[in-house]
Amino acid sequence: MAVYTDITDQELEAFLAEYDLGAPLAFKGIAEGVENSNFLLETETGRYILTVYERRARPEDLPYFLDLLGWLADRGYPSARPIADKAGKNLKTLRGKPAAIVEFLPGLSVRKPTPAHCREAGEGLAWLHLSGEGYAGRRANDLGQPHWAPLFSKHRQAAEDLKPGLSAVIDKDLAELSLAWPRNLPTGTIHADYFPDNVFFKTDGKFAAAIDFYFACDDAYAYDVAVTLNAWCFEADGSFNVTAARALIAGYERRRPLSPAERDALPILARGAAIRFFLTRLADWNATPAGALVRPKDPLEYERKLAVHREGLSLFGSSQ
Ligand SMILES: Nc1ncnc2c1ncn2[C@@H]1O[C@H](COP(=O)(O)OP(=O)(O)O)[C@@H](O)[C@H]1O
Ligand SMILES: N[C@@H](CCOP(=O)(O)O)C(=O)O
Repeated sequence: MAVYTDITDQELEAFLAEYDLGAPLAFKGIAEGVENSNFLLETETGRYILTVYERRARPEDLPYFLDLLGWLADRGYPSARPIADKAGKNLKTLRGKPAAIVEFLPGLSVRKPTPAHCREAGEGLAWLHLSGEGYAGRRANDLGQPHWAPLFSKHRQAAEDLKPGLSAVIDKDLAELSLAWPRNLPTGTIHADYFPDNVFFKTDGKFAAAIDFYFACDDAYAYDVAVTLNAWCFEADGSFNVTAARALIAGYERRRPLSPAERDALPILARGAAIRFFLTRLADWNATPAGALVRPKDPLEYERKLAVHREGLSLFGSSQ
């Protein structure tokens, strides 16, 4: 579960006294998620999510994330608008840690996405990219391609412990990716963690909302598509579902057609995206003590995806 920080009733009441949200009616920790502590908060005025920022979120980045949520919501994108306190501040402190209240968004994520979900999710991603245009906040991708080799150098032994011989294979991946990495694709504000647990659907299966923008940054739009293909289009047996992938891309292109260069780059971007999540999972695997409340995500799931990408994805068939 992801509640690293407990909040007492007295602390909550004192915190809420700084807002115009009315008295609390219900407050409970949310088990899902791994990065931050999240609470479902119900007050006299409605439902909200209270987040206490932990772990990776750097305090200096939080205004970028919160302003982005507000920017997207102002443009009609279904993201959780931050709630300002009586003084107009949306970034606050609780238990000595940064904290914020955002709107509660209705909808449910899916554990096993179908191609129909992939289509909807793809369209939701393109909508996000278009809605982010003009956002003035800037944040370099601190988990982008230039950062992978330095990150891996700290966790080589963990890779060897997981699978003897793996560190040499990853070194080769990193070298090949560095040479082949596309550098001139259209860029903008991307989500960078658009996984099934961060996308909500309505009961009719239509896209409802996206949450968890705490890896958002400036990078290639097609890289965000590649992250999404990896997260949504692999089967439990490790095989890549090309039908789901084509549906995801078709959904994306309902709103934002990919250029030929973006399409051509998808296989190498997806290989890089697989390394990025392998590396952060590896780092977390190493850092999570046995018996911790949060179970780290399996790095080898992403190593298996990497192995698929080493063979090269054929996404569009021979006619395109
Ligand atoms: N705005 C929101 N509306 C409704 N539920 C939310 C919202 N934000 C977060 N949640 C719930 O909290 C869970 C964890 O949130 P998430 O941002 O993914 O956490 P973490 O950053 O720790 O991974 C989500 O799976 C979802 O159930
Ligand atoms: N999606 C990442 C981990 C980040 O978790 P989230 O719960 O914040 O989406 C992964 O799968 O490695």
